[in-house]
Amino acid sequence: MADVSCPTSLVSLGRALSQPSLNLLETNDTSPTTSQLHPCRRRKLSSCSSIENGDPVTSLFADESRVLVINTGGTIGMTLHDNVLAPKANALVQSLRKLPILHDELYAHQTSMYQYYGSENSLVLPLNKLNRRIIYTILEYSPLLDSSNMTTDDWGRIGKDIEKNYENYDGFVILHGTDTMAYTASALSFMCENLGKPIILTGSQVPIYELRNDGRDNLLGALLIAGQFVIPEVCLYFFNKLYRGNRVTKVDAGSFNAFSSPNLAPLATAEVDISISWDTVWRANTTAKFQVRTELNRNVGLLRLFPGITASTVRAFLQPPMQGVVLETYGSGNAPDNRPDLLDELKKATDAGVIIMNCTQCLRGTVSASYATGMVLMDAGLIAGGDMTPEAALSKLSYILAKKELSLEAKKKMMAENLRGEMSANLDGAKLCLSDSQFIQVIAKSLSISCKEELEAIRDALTPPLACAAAKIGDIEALNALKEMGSNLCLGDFDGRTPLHIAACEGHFKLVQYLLSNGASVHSKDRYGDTPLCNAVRFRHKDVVKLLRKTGAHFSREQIEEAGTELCSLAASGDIDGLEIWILAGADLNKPGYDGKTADQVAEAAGRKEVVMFLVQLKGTKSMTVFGEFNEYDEYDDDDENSDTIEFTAIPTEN
Ligand SMILES: NC(=O)C[C@H](N)C(=O)O
Repeated sequence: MADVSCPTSLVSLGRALSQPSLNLLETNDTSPTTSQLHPCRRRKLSSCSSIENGDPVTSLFADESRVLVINTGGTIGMTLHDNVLAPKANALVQSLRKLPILHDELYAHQTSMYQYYGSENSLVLPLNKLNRRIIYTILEYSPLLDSSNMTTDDWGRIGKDIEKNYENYDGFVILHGTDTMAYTASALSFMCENLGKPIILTGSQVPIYELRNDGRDNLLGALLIAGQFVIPEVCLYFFNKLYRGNRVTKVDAGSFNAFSSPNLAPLATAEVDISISWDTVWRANTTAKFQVRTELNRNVGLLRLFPGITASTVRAFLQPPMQGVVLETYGSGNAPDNRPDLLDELKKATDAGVIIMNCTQCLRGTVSASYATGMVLMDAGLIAGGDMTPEAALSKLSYILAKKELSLEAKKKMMAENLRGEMSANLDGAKLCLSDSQFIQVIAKSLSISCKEELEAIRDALTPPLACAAAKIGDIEALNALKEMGSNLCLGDFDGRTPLHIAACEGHFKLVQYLLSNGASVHSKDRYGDTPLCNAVRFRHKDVVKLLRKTGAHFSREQIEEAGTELCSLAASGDIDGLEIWILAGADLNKPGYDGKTADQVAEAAGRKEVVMFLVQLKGTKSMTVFGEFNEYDEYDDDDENSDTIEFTAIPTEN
């Protein structure tokens, strides 16, 4: 463990702080060439296609964000038919369009928004406190379902739609019935691997069409969070609270406060302000790209113990094709230890390869082996489910059992591990408490501060700029020290610039790797709308660009459109190096510049033969037109992430 009071860390941080800040560096630097200007800063309307093609465009302006709303059904969009509630198709968009808190028609008209987004199903929220516009597009499923009718196939459909639209939106909201929302949220949390953007499920207890309802608030809250915060989790938003999706359970059929997350505090609360508990937010900690696993195993089940349950009931339940069972036990994971008949059935099943998870029937608390009645279940081969909800344990089984590439042992091991924050970590390795940090304590003392909240406020104010300063000089040790103080290395400074932005600017490859493995998000935008990828391109750090792309970083559709002009300008000036890096970052060689000419046409007109040859050769590889996919040469040296070369075939240069 690094010592936060260690002079090395502080000296190096001090050194970094004494250097001109990055902000100054960016603005005072010798004026950037056209190729260094980020396309975000040059706003331009461009043509578009519609959501129906699965191909919507990104934001009109840099201060807009885009959210895809997938409407699967549920009470939120139901009306009465023959005195019972049922989903009403094709009604939600028209209805929302008439609600000023959920749609600003004036803005939509002034900006020709419908034309631009090419979808009648796009709506825009009024300007929010942070001066941000959230444009949301509704994708309505047919048929709309009461969530009691949903199956694993519906989860797969949602997953696929998110995957298909992932790069075109900043966040996703899923409108869903409340009855099985906790199951869907849990399942999606496992199916979405290496998630980097928010996916928020919400719905309501009373239809949005009724005078008094909870649908409007729930939808608005979910949109505001999905459109403004990079919370890379599958969440559930209900009654002013944002929960981790795999921690919730429906607890009340007749209250607006329908959900509870008994073993984990909310990720955010929407009171006077929306306050995010960043320390609680789960992060993928990976350099792997987002993907959705839609294969799920349906041979799983929930079995609740009750006094007097017969061995034959248990035997019948555990028969093939059953492969995974969540046994809901008493208290802290207990079952009768005076029932050898029952225990025998459980043991026979685990010996035959059925994975049985031990989860408690209690709403709150965890499974532990503190009683003899709990120990017998361990002996029978059950796996302790910790404080997982039965919903989470069941969908985790379904997800893991579908991984054909894994052995039974590997599957069991994964079931006991915390994959998506669904269970509380073992407290043995608990992180340092804030008050253990001498550095913060010294500052707190000089400011006569002692209470925990004030200490935390100091830590949160100080650590983002310190972390950015450490990132500037590539000091992983200092970042580690900050991390061990309990600091969140993903938070941005006063300009929303995160340590990852800084490391990308500086080209500190190892540091970028470290940050990505510690939860940094490739999708974070600073106040200018720049992502770490934009920064790495601007300062031409190829290896960093490649690593960020591998982790799922991408240009927005608008940036792709505008990159045409950038490529033309690079081609005109014979800047092959610049062209390489833009293409590596995802720019499309076939996109024309502002005058309709493509980069190769411009190079030809400017007599840049070497550029023409370079581009012709590149265009020869089919990969160049792919948007949101790896270019072919990204994959050439996938294992050699630190390599400084790109495997273009040698190109003769002539003058
Ligand atoms: N409040 C609701 O949404 C309940 C409804 N039966 C559903 O789950 O679809």
